[in-house]
Amino acid sequence: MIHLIPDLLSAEQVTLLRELAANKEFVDGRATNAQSRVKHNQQIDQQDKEVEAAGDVVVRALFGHPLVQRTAFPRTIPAPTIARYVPGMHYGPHLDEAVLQTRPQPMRSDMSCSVFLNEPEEYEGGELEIWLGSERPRIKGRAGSAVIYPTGVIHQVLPVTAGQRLVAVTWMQSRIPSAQHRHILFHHLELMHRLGPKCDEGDKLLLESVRTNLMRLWVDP
Ligand SMILES: O=C(O)CCC(=O)C(=O)O
Ligand SMILES: [Fe+2]
Repeated sequence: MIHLIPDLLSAEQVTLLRELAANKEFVDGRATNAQSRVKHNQQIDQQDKEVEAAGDVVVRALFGHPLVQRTAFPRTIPAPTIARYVPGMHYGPHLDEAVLQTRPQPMRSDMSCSVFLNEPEEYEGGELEIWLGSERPRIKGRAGSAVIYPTGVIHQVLPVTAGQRLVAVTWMQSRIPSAQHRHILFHHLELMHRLGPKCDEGDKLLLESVRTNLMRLWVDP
């Protein structure tokens, strides 16, 4: 499932991240993917303390967002990489690593996340294209919105032909490792919300019992 989160960051938070990006030096994106033959973008050095603090804003927003909680069940979200694509840059079709070498311990990547830091009108091209069987939706979100999608799928960022594309990119390890299980829990919770007002106490207890016990079966706490 692909989820768009329209209101992840406030306008103030977007401004903070954009100002930071305007004042920091960007390096070749291959700094963290030396082997990649398809990564043609730039990113800010992640060791910088100010970048770390700004990244924390994104991480906290993701952990705190109800839609992220209901769809991704995040357990670990590392500091994002702030990436920039200027004309001519792109990130060709690829798969993200299964295991990310985060500290203090490595993490499994279950969901990928791109947070858009500028408006779609500010650049041409640069759509995030996600390959789902015969369909390849192209996503270009508003500033402050995010897209989360299963890490296991091939995806690419199409060439930027004008302007600049600025994003914060990160991953999530989920407390529910299976994408199918996450999907079922997401729909079950939606059902609970929809039926809630119409249910008597006995029905509510049964719905809760199903959710709690599916969690018990599937959770990796
Ligand atoms: O820029 C994006 O939206 C995604 C970049 C990407 O695919 C990656 O960093 O692995
Ligand atoms: Fe990627």
